[in-house]
Amino acid sequence: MEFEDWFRIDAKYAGLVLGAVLMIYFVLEFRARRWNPSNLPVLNNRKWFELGYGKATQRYNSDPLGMLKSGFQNGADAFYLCTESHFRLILSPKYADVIGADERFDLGKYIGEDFHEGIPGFEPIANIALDSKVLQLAVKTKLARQTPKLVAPLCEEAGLALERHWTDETEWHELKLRGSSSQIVGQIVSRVFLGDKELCRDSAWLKLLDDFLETTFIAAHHLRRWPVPMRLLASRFMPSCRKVRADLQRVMQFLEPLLYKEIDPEKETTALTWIKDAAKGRPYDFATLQLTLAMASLDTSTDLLAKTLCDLSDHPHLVDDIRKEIVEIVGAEGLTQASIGRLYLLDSAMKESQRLRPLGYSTMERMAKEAVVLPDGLIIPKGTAIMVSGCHMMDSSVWPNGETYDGYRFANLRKNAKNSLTSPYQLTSTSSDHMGFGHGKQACPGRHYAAIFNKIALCHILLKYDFSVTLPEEGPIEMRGHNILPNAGVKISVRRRQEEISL
Ligand code: HEM
Repeated sequence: MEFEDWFRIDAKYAGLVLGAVLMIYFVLEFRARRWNPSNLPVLNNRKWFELGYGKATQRYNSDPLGMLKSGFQNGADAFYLCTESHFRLILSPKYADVIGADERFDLGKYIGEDFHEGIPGFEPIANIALDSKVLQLAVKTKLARQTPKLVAPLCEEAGLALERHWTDETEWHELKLRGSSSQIVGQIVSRVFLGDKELCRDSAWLKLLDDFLETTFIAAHHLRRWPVPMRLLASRFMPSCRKVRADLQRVMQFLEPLLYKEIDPEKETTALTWIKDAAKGRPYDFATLQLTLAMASLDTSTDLLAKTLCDLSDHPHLVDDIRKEIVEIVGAEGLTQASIGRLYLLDSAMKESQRLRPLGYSTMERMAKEAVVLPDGLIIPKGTAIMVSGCHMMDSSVWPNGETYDGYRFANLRKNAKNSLTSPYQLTSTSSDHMGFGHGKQACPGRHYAAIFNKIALCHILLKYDFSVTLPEEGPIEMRGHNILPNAGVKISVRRRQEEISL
């Protein structure tokens, strides 16, 4: 072949190759513009030699806080980040109010996607994604109205749970803080939701409930490693997903009889009644909805209780002051919703623990149900999963000396507020500066109830026990993705003390 022929062939192939490269470029550019129309930075993308996103997920899981913080360096307010749940649009807290007020961003749809809606075994969590919002309605309207009536059963059950798990032993004895808090909370939560005194004290039920929640979170975490189209198939074989399905069946066996139990609505109230009322004739699956309630309440409340105790243990002077507050207020008025509402210092200590160690480094998870253009022009395409960063809650950018625990912080701020009952410094208030219960229209609807039952448990603990927490080498927390969990290795030593007033 002559030299010119080589050149001609090369030119022909070069043309083809160039055409193909241009086509690929335009296809990629089109796709990128579709999901990233505002041309935002993309962090922790997979590297060119990485197949899939496994390594990117590992990098995220090893330092979620560092990654979130690095995204906001150089003044960015929004960026895409590959997290353990693939790409999420991370927004700065400056967007918290606007996102919170806009129902085109839906929490249920986000949770549905993140917790594998449609895959057998995950029905209890996926219930949050139901279009009827039956669960949210039941909590917001029915449970909220019943709360004053629930104080007495909650108080009785908290006393019994502590007697059983922490005992009346006056010598110091050691327990695992997270495990033991979860048992206590599980018993209290079950008493009110199930309305069944026997079942809520049944060790087999409490263990199963705890196991089921843990297995669900672990299985969901494992399943996220698979591409979405393969998850249904993978879930059939993965041991953790099989365990979720098996545990769910056992849970159903416990719950089934409650469906047929006669109750007197004048005397008793249970989740079944609230769900029935909220459903207004629409079909619902009581047993899995009951579990959804337990899931929304149990880990979150265990988390708050354990983290509050951990911080209180380091501040004995604060413990003395809260005890005095309880003795003075509850001693005079008895334990009621109103007197609990006046325990400002206890409220403040809990809010401060939640500020420094909330459920996760990001919050306000939402799925865009349609394309939205925010007031500053940021375009959020339909189907985008977003999260608002909560890192600013824990540092001094918002709260003076914000890295340090100050249990008196919110009580002092509340004293200076015009109206202490509507002040943003209460545990249950949400704002873009403190999103421990999320923020906006879809902020946790169970937070008022959660605050009451956690305070009831803490009143019992503070009056009846001396306690001291021992931390493992790794410190008070452990991470699961971007979720901040109380470290399972934290120990608490307790001994019974003589309470000043009886509850
Ligand atoms: C200390 C305990 C609790 C904490 C820290 C907590 C925290 C949260 C957070 C951060 C959210 C997301 C809010 C947002 O993104 O704006 C949420 C949602 C939710 N929580 Fe809670 N929660 C707690 C207890 C409870 C309890 C006791 C219930 C039920 C009785 C409950 C029911 C729900 C429900 C149904 C949602 C979904 C709301 C929706 O889809 O609109 N939570 N919670």
